This record gives sequence, C-alpha cells and structure tokens, in this order.
Amino acid sequence: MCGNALAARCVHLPTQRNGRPLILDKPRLAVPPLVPPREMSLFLDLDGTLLDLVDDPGSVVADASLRGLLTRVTERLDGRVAIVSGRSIAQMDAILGPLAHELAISGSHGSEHRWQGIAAHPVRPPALDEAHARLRDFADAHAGVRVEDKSYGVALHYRTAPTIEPEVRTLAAELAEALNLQFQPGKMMAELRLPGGDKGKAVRMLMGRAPMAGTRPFFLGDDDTDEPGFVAARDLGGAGILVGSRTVTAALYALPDPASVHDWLARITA
Ligand SMILES: O=P(O)(O)OC[C@H]1O[C@H](O[C@H]2O[C@H](CO)[C@@H](O)[C@H](O)[C@H]2O)[C@H](O)[C@@H](O)[C@@H]1O
Repeated sequence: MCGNALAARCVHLPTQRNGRPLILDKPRLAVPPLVPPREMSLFLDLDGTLLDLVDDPGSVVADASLRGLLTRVTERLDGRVAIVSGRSIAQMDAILGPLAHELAISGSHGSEHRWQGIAAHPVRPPALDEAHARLRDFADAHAGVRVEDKSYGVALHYRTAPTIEPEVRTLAAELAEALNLQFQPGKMMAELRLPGGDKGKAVRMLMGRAPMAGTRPFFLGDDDTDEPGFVAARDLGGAGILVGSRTVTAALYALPDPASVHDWLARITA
C-alpha cells in the first residue's frame, strides 16, 4: 500500500514468485530530487560517500577538485554544510586541509564536534589503550590486517584480507564487551569506540542551531554508521540519501557512488 511517509520510495513490485515471498536483495530508491538550496542543509559522510574507498585508510586525501566543490556548495548554502564522519576531527583536518575549518565538522561517529570556533571533545576512555594493544597483537599475527588509531576509537581493517572477517568481528565484539567500549562494524573494518555518540545525534544538534535551524536536512552516507543520520534527517523533514546499495536502510533516496554524489552536489551549485 503506497500512501505513507515513505511514499517517495514506494513502487509497485511483485511480492511473490512461484507462490513464495519474493525477497528483494536491494531496495529500489529514487535519485534524490533537487531541493531549492535556500531550503536545505547538507550532512555529508566522508569515506565511501565523498571519497572512493581504498585499501589504506591512512592514504586518503581530498583532492583540489573535491575541495573546490565543497567550497562552492558551502557558499551556495550560506554555510549550511556539515561533514559527519567516523573519522576523528584530527583525521578530517588532514584529509580536507584548511577547508575543514570552514565547515561544521562532527567526528568519531557523532562523538566530537567543531563549528564556528566552538569545539566539543569528550574524554578519551583509557580502555582504548588496552584495545589498541590487543588489536595490534592481532594485526601483527595476520598478514593484510591494519590497525587505525583514532582519537576516540581503534579499528582493525581487513580490506586486503577479507576472509578474516569472522575472526576480526568476534574479537572486536568480545573486547567491546570486556572493555565497556562500543563495537562499530564498518566496511571491511571493525572498530572499538567511545560509546554513546551517533550521527543522528550530530544532525539533531546542528539542526537546532542557526544557520541550519528551520531548513530541511539531507544526509548522504554509505555505511551502517550513517543510518542514524538518515533517520534524523527524515524525522526533521528531509531525507537520507544512500550512496551505493544496502538491503535495509532508512534512506529515502540513493546515488550509486561518490562520482554521482559529486555530480549531484555540482547541480546544487549550478
Ligand atoms: O563515516 P565515514 O566518513 O564513512 O568513515 C567510516 C570509516 O571510514 C574509513 O574506513 C573506510 O574507508 C577506508 C579508506 O577508503 C577503507 O580502507 C576502509 O575499508 C573503510 O571501512 C576510516 O578508516 C574509518 O576510521 C571510518 O570510521
């Protein structure tokens, strides 16, 4: 039945095949509409959304073209642009350069924030040091596994050793339980992080303040950690825009990849 709040994604599809329920492996989401810039605020995830995923998370840098695009979008939206990432703010400063100080920045999965000269940084849990040591031991014993140390988290990456995923996830879940940290699964990575923050909370906080208050939030992201951002955007009159495909998502629209995100952003500035 079409006619609810999710009508934008409602299409009439067959629900049975050979008398059995048909399970679709991908949601069929529409391309996002072009909302008048004066009505919108933008919340942008970094890895997998603005930037293509690569093997080494430490090698990621926004090139001049992306920095220029983000500058133009920010001008067009009178400053209503935030980067909301699982990266730490320190990492985003390195990836984005001076531009990071012109944008609203929410890092570490909604745990730390910086905007208009005001910064909010929680206390780093000492348990992260123990988590780091345990993950480092694991990485040293398994080829192709990398450790990423962040302000409020530590992650194991296995993009070049994908068959090790079950072992990594089991270890991360056990350590999270033992050390009172949050297990954050990601794409080819598992992270232990400061509990409590999420990207939805970041969206709600920023949308409560000028200049974003009173506009419609649109959140672009590709990963588990972006789902609370999609929910918050939808609740506040905007929408989540999934980058790529997922079986279950709160996003109402989709774009296939970072290149199409860049094209969509460029159309906003036109
Ligand atoms: O919230 P995001 O901005 O999407 O950050 C999520 C995580 O992204 C990074 O990991 C991912 O990108 C890496 C570089 O392309 C890739 O190697 C890895 O497989 C991906 O999971 C980042 O390293 C993490 O800290 C972020 O939490």
